[in-house]
Amino acid sequence: EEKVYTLASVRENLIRQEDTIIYALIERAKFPFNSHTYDEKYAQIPGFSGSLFEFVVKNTEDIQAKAGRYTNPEENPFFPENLPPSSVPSYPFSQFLHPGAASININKSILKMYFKDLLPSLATPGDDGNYAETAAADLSLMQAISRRIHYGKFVAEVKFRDAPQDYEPLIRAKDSEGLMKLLTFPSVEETVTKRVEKKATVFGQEVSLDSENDGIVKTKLTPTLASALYKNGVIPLTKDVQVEYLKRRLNEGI
Ligand SMILES: C=C(O[C@@H]1C=C(C(=O)O)C=C[C@H]1O)C(=O)O
Repeated sequence: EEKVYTLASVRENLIRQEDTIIYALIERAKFPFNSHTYDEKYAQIPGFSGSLFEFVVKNTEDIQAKAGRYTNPEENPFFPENLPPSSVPSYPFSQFLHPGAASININKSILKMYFKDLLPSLATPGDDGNYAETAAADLSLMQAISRRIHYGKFVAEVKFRDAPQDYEPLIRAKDSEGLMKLLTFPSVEETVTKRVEKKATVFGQEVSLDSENDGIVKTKLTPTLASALYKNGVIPLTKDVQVEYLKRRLNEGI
């Protein structure tokens, strides 16, 4: 069935994606930092040069590519180089986006943000040997963040269709700053950030049937960590995707 995209529906979708990101944050926070996961010298995997993390990510993306994951315009691989084509029947995903959308993949910036800003504050120091699970938890979290950020393509298309007369002159003038200003809604961003912090508090609570523990709230995730991720990482990168998308919006073909 043909999906209908409106500003309200894409915002609903982003709200549901918050849940996925917060659960994935909680799952990664379950493990300590586990630095061997990221250490090329530690791994020594026969026939593979790279860390255990890269091994898990590249091989998982390989199998998910064969299973059709990247035929969905909402999905973008972290290592698109040398991925195999889908081996499964194709699904008629909606052709809502301009074809230029396919050339936008900012996962390299997301990887940088993940290792520089997020992981050091999310994972407690330590090593419990669960490197394969740690890498899998990293990938689930990175994929959830990436999907949310690249969803900016859909947000931008909706905004463009709602007001082409406002966007077209800025696109023609290649005015990135003007586009950024036009697509920005500070009050929405503030609501998103606050809701994310609240969700992190609620989803991260220890649940106990022991009435003695009532009122003592232990949390699995520092709520401000989730809101800071949104404020400093997720929201700015979603807006970068929107600007990149709009800059291509009037191109013929791709
Ligand atoms: C995604 C949107 O565009 C911008 C980015 C936002 C975000 O990433 O949460 C929120 C508001 C806007 O400034 C939107 O308008 O909903």
